Amino acid sequence: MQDGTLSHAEAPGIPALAVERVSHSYGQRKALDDVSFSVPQGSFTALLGPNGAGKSTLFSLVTRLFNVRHGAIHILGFDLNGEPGEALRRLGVVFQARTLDLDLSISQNLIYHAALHGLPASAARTRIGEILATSELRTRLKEKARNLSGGQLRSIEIVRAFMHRPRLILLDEPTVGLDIRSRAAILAEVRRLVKEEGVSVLWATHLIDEIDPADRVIVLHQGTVRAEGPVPEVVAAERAKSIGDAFTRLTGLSVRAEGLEEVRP
Ligand SMILES: Nc1ncnc2c1ncn2[C@@H]1O[C@H](COP(=O)(O)OP(=O)(O)OP(=O)(O)O)[C@@H](O)[C@H]1O
Repeated sequence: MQDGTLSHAEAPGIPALAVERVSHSYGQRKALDDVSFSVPQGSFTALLGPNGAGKSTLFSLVTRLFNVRHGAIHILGFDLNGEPGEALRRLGVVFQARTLDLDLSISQNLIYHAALHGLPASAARTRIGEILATSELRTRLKEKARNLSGGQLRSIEIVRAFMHRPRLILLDEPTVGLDIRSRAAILAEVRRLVKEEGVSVLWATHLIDEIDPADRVIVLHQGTVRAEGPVPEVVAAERAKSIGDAFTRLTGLSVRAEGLEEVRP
């Protein structure tokens, strides 16, 4: 809220994201089957699942690309179907596909996006300075986006998602296609922003090494939630040695450096 007080819906006990008994099918193919989980406020929650688990479908529902027809989704207590404006105002998204306009400058990309959320250009410039305070990218704002590397483009997309001070940010496999150094840099940047801004993050990934023991994790496989909770609790519940081991026990999939794979007989 403008005056800094919390509305009832944003009281600390209300989850940043609550997904309740959501199902979604493409024709005969069921992509999500009775999926429920929550993302507590201020948490970094990893949505872990192999290709085809249903992560992108879930993101399409939370961003209202698709209508929620079965079940309900609440963002900070606001029902996505009942109060979509209030819910989406509190949401920032980094999609899997690149979405910057390469022919615009970096600052134009950010300022135009902020304008869509009602932020004037001057306020947007201040906000960019805040988010990029310690990044070398702040010296390159006038350059065309096409001059940036893949990792830098992703960083700017993350800045863009934070511009309007959302309370929940969804990132759909944001490090796909990046080298190890860029991956680590992006992850560290998002973790810093979670800490500094108290924002909640749902980070979809198929890479076990992106998960920290202090995170929460949701294991999604074949459209169903197999486990949810703080990493140590999920590991202990499976009597596993690590989150990778727990994942294998929960899904029958093996874990490799490049991602998660079906165990071949
Ligand atoms: N437009 C579509 N039409 C038909 N089936 C689809 C469509 N999009 C996704 N699916 C199917 O729905 C299931 C879930 O796919 P989804 O893309 O949500 O998974 P994902 O976990 O995001 O995987 P990936 O990382 O590969 O995108 C898969 O079986 C997929 O083949």
